[in-house]
Amino acid sequence: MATGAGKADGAPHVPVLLRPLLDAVAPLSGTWIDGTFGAGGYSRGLLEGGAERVIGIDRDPLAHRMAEDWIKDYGGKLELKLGNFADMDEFATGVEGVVLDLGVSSMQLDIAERGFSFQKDGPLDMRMEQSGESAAELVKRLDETTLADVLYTYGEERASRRIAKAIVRERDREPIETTARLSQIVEACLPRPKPGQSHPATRSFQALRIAVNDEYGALWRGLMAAERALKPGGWLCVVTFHSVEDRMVKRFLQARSGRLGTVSRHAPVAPEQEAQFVTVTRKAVGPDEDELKANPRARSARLRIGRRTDVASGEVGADTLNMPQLKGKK
Ligand SMILES: C[S@@+](CC[C@H](N)C(=O)[O-])C[C@H]1O[C@@H](n2cnc3c(N)ncnc32)[C@H](O)[C@@H]1O
Repeated sequence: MATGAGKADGAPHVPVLLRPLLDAVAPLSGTWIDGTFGAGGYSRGLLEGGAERVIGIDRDPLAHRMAEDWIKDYGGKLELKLGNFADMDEFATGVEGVVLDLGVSSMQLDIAERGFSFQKDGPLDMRMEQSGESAAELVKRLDETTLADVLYTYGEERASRRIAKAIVRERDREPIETTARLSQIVEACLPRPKPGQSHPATRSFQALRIAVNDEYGALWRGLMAAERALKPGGWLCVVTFHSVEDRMVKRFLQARSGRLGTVSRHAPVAPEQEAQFVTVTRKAVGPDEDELKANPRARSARLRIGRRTDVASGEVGADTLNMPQLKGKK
C-alpha cells in the first residue's frame, strides 16, 4: 500500500480522533461518505476498519492531486469526488455513515502560497476551492463595521473593532495582500501573548477563512444533507475544531433528537418533535493524553456522533442551530 498520502512540503496530515470514532461505530460495514477527504486518513481508516466502500469528497483540487498516486491501491472501494459536502446526498444516499472532520488540513496550512497560515508568508488567499473571492479581496471590499462583525462572529475576536479599524487604516495606505502583513497588523492591535496562549492572529485568520469559504453555511447545509443521505440506523460523526462549530453540531443533534430545550431563556420550550437522530455522544469526545502528545493539533478537536432514525427528513432553520449570523445580513 502506498504510504505517501498526505505529504505536501511539510509533515503529513495526522488524522484527529480517528481511533475513538472507529471504536464508537464498530463493527464497520456498508458504504460511508467521508465529506472532508483531505489526506484520506479517515477514508483509509474506515476501509481498513471494515467499511465496504467509501465515497470521499473534498472541495480542494489539491486533495485530489495528492491522492492520485495511492487511491488506485483501493480499487473501486474508494471513490473521490470534487465538491462540497453540503451536496453530499447528490453523490450517494442510503449510506451507513457520514464523517466530517472540519477545517483545513496540515497540507493546506503548510503551503505558504495557499495563504491559510499566519506562520508562513504568502498571498492572502485562503480559498479551499482555489476559486472565488480571496481573503485579500474580502479584506479590501468589506466596510469597517462588517469586517469587525466577521472577526467577532466567526472568530470570537473580542478586539474585533480595534482590528477592523487598523485594517481599514492600513489598507488605505497600501493594499493588504500577504499573510505576514495582515498578521503584523493584527499583532500590533493586541497584547503580546503569555506563554501557552495562542498567536494573536489565530482568531482573525480563522474568521476570515470561515468567511471566505462560507464554512458555517456549508456545515449547516451539510448536516441536513447528511440527514438525507443516511439510511435508518446510519451514523453521523462530526469532528470540530472550535466552539462555534461544535455548538452548531450539538444544537443540530439536540434539535433532531427532539431534545431542543430552550433556544434562549426568553424563548418558550420547543414542542417535542419526532426524532430524526439519537445522540450517541451526550458530551463531545476530546483527545486523550496519548493523542495530545502525538498530535498537538488535536487540542481543540471535539467529536460528536448521532444515529439516524427512520423518520423522514425536514428543514432545520439556521436559528435553531444558533448559527452565527452577521448583523444586517439576511
Ligand atoms: C481537517 S481536513 C480533513 C483531513 C482528513 N480527515 C484526513 O484524515 O486526512 C479538512 C478537509 O476538508 C476539506 N473541506 C472543508 N470543508 C469542506 C466542504 N464544505 N466540502 C468539501 N470539503 C471540505 C478541506 O479542503 C480539507 O481538505
